[in-house]
Amino acid sequence: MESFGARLHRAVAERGPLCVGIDPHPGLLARWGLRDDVDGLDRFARTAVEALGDRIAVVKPQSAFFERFGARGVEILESTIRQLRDAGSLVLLDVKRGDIGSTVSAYASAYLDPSSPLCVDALTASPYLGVGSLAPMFELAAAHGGGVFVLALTSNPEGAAVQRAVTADGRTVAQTVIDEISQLNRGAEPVGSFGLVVGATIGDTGHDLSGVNGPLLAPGLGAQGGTAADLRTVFGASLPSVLPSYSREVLSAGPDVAALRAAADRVLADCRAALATS
Ligand SMILES: O=c1ccn([C@@H]2O[C@H](COP(=O)(O)O)[C@@H](O)[C@H]2O)c(=O)[nH]1
Repeated sequence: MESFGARLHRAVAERGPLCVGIDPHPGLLARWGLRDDVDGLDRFARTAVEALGDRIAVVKPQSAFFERFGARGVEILESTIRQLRDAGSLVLLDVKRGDIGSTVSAYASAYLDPSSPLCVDALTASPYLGVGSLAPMFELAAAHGGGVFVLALTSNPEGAAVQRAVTADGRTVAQTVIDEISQLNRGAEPVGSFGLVVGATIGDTGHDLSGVNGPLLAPGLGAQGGTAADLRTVFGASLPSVLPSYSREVLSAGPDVAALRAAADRVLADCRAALATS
């Protein structure tokens, strides 16, 4: 079975280094001329799949915008995941799960067991109950060729107070997360299946990402103010591992499918240029 790291490596080689989020914000539904209800959500998601699913390496549905419609929203999320996988994109579900280990097992079954209707290629996870508590996710991911992206240095300004706090051994909280994920990826080829989330907005924080040997998801581009040019400052020598991620910047070009594709092509060209200078 091919690992998530290998599948991601191939997808990026074929389609380019880009993740596009499906974030059906109420404001975007209105901008697309859709109602803020399940039918509007369904139309939005289907259009995004049509525009992106056959050309973008990784598509990242934001679970919260589906969950807010309850069971019918989750049904649309399931269908969106299926459609994206059929179209050939890797699906990274942005759901930021984390809990005590025994409950993390259930989250792992929900998102990484191939028999689950919500099974995706990878999900985002929160390490604030301890990276070790996420072990059941790492184990199930490894067993089924899935991936996990763990929050390290998030793009929002509030994250720094927690993530850059210094622990007893002198490392920041974020550096301990980075180091634990680096251990999990040690020796993996062509790249490990366990990624980190590091925002494009954070500037040069002095964290050492050199041993991660896994993908670095970089949200915060576009709507949050980060630019492709900022990636060099944030990631330095780790630029080749970066997977830039945009949601509103691309989605605001919709609902026209050609316009969505053009917006994705534009940000991909920016990212290729920024990453090529490494
Ligand atoms: O540090 C983080 C982690 C996750 N996100 C998520 O990414 C998208 C960003 O959307 P934009 O429209 O491109 O701002 C959104 O789903 C966040 O929940 C993040 O922004 N920062």
